[in-house]
Amino acid sequence: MSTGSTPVIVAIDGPAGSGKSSVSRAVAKALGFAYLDTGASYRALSWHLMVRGIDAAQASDVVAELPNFDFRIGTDPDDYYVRVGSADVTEAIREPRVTGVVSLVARIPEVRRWLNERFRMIMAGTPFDGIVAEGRDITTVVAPDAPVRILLTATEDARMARRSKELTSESAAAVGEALRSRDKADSRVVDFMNAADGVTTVDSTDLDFEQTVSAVVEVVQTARTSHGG
Ligand SMILES: Nc1ncnc2c1ncn2[C@@H]1O[C@H](COP(=O)(O)OP(=O)(O)O)[C@@H](O)[C@H]1O
Ligand SMILES: Nc1ccn([C@@H]2O[C@H](COP(=O)(O)OP(=O)(O)O)[C@@H](O)[C@H]2O)c(=O)n1
Repeated sequence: MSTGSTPVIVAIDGPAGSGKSSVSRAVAKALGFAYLDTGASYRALSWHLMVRGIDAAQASDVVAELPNFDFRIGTDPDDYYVRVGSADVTEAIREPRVTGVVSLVARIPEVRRWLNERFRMIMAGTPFDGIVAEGRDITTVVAPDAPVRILLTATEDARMARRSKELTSESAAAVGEALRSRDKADSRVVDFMNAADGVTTVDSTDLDFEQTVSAVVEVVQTARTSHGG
């Protein structure tokens, strides 16, 4: 837990299936840091809009609904949850019907600004010594001044194979196609395929899960040593 100084921010971006969520959570555990899954917030908003019967393609309707969107996200890596109002949506937000509309919600600039403000508040207020925040624009927009910024990548084949291994009601082909089209839509909004200046790339294509976690922890430790942190 915190020593009272400013929390260390570890910013991680990358495409779908690169390992951001699972690796970031394990890295947070290893470092004794908090973990912020920003994608879960975009997913929770998409879920909320579905329940309210609001069309995610109608940007002005989505923006008008933001004041009614009451979400909470667990940032303790040992106690992860996502809630909207009193509903626990941790599992529901992973359903294909939510995944299918999340890019529509994420392309709305007011939504991004509204969520980014909350992400920054969560990061600044964490009771942990640091926080690993992952998404698509953490290294470039949400926390461009973070002392550690990482782009986690893997080839499209590796990412599709990993996602296909997860238990899902969809076929491997459908999972692959959904992932490809979501990355295409998302990359029109922010560039998460190329490392911005000062961002370290970790390519996990030929690394197993544990090796990827170690590689990211090493980047964090090297950066903290060189920053005197
Ligand atoms: N280096 C790796 N090698 C093999 N599988 C991995 C690796 N990194 C992550 N995974 C697995 O790949 C899947 C996708 O990872 P996830 O963390 O959900 O990615 P993202 O958050 O980037 O979409 C998960 O099942 C995860 O356990
Ligand atoms: N910082 C972020 C995080 C997610 N997102 C959006 O939220 C969606 C879900 O993100 P996610 O991280 O849960 O997706 P996965 O890669 O884990 O499948 C993405 O497809 C983007 O549309 C975003 O626009 N910016």
